[in-house]
Amino acid sequence: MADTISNTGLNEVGSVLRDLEKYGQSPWLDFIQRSFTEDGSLSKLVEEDGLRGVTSNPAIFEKAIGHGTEYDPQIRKLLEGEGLSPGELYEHLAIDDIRSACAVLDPVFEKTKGLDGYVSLEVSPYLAFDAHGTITEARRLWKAVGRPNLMIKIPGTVEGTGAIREAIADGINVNVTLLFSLDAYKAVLEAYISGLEARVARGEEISRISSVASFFVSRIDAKIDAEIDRRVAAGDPEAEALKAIRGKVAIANAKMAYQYYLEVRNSPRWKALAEKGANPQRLLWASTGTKDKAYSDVLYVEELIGPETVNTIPPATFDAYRDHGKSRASLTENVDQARHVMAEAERLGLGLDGITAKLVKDGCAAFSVSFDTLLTAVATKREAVLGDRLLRVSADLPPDLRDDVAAAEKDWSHSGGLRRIWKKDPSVWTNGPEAGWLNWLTVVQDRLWHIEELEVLARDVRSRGFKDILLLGMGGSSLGPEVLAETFGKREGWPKLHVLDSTDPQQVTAFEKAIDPKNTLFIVASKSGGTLEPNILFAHFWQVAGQALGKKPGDSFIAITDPGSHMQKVAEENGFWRIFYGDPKIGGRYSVLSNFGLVPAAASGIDVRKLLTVTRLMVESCDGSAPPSANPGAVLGLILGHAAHCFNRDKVTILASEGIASLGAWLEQLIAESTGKKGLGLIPIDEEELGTPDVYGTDRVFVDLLLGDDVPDSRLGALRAAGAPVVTIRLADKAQIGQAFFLFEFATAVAGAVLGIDPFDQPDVEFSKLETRKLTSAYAETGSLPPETPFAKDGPLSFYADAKNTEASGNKGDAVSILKALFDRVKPGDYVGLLAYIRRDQQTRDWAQSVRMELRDALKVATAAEFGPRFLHSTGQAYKGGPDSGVFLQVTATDAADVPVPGHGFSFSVVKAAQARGDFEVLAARGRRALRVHIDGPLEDGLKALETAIHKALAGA
Ligand SMILES: O=C(CO)[C@@H](O)[C@H](O)[C@H](O)[C@H](O)COP(=O)(O)O
Ligand SMILES: O=C[C@H](O)COP(=O)(O)O
Repeated sequence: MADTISNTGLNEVGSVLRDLEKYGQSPWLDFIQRSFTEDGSLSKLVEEDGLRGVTSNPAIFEKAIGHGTEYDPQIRKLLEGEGLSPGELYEHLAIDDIRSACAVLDPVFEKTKGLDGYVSLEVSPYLAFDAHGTITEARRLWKAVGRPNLMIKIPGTVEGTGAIREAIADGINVNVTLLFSLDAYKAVLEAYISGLEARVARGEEISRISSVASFFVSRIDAKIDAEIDRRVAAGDPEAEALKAIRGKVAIANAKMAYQYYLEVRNSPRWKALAEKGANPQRLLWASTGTKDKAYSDVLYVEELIGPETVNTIPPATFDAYRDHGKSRASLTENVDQARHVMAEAERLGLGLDGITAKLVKDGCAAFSVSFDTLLTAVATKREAVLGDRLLRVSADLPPDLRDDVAAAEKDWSHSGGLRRIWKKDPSVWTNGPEAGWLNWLTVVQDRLWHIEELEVLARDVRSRGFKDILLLGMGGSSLGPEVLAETFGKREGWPKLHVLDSTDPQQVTAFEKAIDPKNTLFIVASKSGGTLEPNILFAHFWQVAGQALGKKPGDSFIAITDPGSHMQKVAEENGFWRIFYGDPKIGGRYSVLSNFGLVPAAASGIDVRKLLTVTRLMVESCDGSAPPSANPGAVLGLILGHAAHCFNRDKVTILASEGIASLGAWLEQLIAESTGKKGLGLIPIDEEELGTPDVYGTDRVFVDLLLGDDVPDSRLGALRAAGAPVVTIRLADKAQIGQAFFLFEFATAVAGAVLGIDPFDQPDVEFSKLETRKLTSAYAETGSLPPETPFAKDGPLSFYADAKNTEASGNKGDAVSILKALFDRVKPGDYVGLLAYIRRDQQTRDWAQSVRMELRDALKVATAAEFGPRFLHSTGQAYKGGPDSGVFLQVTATDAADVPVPGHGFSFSVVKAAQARGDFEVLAARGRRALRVHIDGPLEDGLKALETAIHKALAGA
């Protein structure tokens, strides 16, 4: 069957199609395409064949837009502007096509005084079973197209029927589609009439409202005939009777619908409306292309001709009818025979009710598939046009994972999972409180709407001449700003952004020394406002700044916090320069694109408008209208989720180009804190150097973050060859860091759904915070932390653990054997976490890195090198709440110098000790394999002794 209409006979005068009009039937065309409208072909049909309307559906648009290059110039043009999601892009193209066709049909509309001349646009097929969604979309599209000769197509499902009534009552022209059964048609006609009555009751005009009920024909025969053929082939005793109605049921069914139409048309109820100017809802025959080649190719036109009806004819059938169609008043012919055919179908048990019900379901599903295909094509074209303006995600997966992800994409497509995420439907996850944590989805646009606030701040900060900015915060309130500070570096003419997220007194002092408090802007960032660290860091630096300035330093302080928090109160009471608010519907680790990331970014001279505008492209790429396989966030999330859930590849190993390396620490928090709970989760492994395949188990997924033209580490090739999944994410430039933020946020939400957990809570982080509070409060009351005794001591190293872990250590009293016993407990697929509560600087980071690499190479398991207390607000969640595959060596040390916390009865050193002990207690309570080693004396000596002991333990392990 031709996809486009041929020119055959177009020049003939007096086209046969014009005969239909004589019998009261309007021929419409079941087809739309830009070139067809633009090159005059459509108007030719109007002029020469008496064409009186056009219908479109998702399958028709899929054919028009989804293939070829016809729409590419407009796609390119549209994307030059602010950017659009695949769904918005499709809608622009479709609406333009519909409007152009409306213009071609305008003269018909005028001439027939609104009887004909309509062009139909269908609501999204995804909404077929969603009454509220359908009416909302119908109203939106009606307004967006803004043409009186538009008809909005709404499926005649139970849910659609409710929406039809409302749409009619609103004054929207409706084409009811996907009607197969008489009962559904009756319900739809009732909806039309009662919609009109509602308008009359409100004293509103009804004479300009037009509606058709699209009764699908040939699909019924296709189904019934197949059943007849099956039964005849199986030797059914009623074979002859079955054969007698083959190819007749669809037409008989349509004739019955028409009889019902006539009945209602003559009812007093209708006449009352007609007197007020109501137009009857005409029956429109759809699906009128012949499917069975054994039948006439114009069967479903010739046999259904009657007054006040429409036939929307597909192109090939249109051509065929022009060529050899014969018109007669067939619709009211042999009505009794039609009734007999229907009775026979019933008697023979052909189950018409079941078949029509299935046809509705299948029809909706088929349109959804077409729409998915169309949106995938649009998304792919969009990506190609945007090119380097978007970061790229590509994946090299082993066949089993690849197949599994492909199947998951299909499942998500069927279940509409991505659209449900955007609709904030918590059933995507656990049906828990997730809906209250999803404003990160829309925060980019929201912040762009309020961009002036940030730009004013930037100008003010610059004009005040600050040299430094010191941000005090933890986890979600510090890691995002840290990535921005490290990625973009100090901007010429702007203050340098420092991020302090430690309670280590040496580190606090080091930061204090790095700034000039007289010329520093302090940003205290805490969503909850109650987190211990930012509060005590504030207390300290408030004093430092006050002493330096010789006055209350409120003017040098900014707070970023959620409205109504304790921190807001502190800021107000102390006369802070500015207070910026977070969105309480965004959790800390999802807050980087809210004020928590943007305020420090703007203050340090990062062009936040540009950052957000670039990021918005990724938000649109991950939109619910982008089907799973064409949605980068979904693809990434499904890979990570399925790798962990179905293949035990739960160690997300992050590799990154130097220019964006700091992203890893932010990712750690996002991934671990979101997914690591209920014994499940993904374990991020950051900054571990790449090795040869023999140092890895089968528990890894590698995520390679590349910047610009950076080439991937050549060792990845060998890992790929060994079957390891590798996902590559290439940022064209640093300005795309925001795209990476959003991409991973979305992917993590999807991975969380795959795991079946709530990705937005952090129960174990909260628990650790509580444990720490208990200890610091006890200290404030008693002047000391509860006493504790090491179970072994060896030189500068003392070992602590709970009873179970002490027993497992063998306790031979020496460091090497204790450590060896710990490492002996490591199994394939586990990971080892080094949790160091010491100052974090280059020297200690190098130490931790060297130790973790030795552990990785010796034990052949994933390793993490973390610093406390910062990881408590990050990976700490997964270490405690995630899978029981972690083996932890906590390192604490007696601080060489301490710093008191003003106004509190404790010091930073005490807080850090309490945090380490609280952390260990929770690990132990969760039954984790763990050991704490405490260093006395100079830190460097202790670290060296520990490294040597670890080395020896591994040599003997
Ligand atoms: O519903 C209308 C018109 O209202 C049509 O566009 C309708 O969708 C089409 O006729 C059918 O989808 C075509 O059906 P088929 O030939 O694929 O069975
Ligand atoms: O990730 C969040 C940290 O636990 C800090 O929380 P906060 O922003 O409420 O102080």
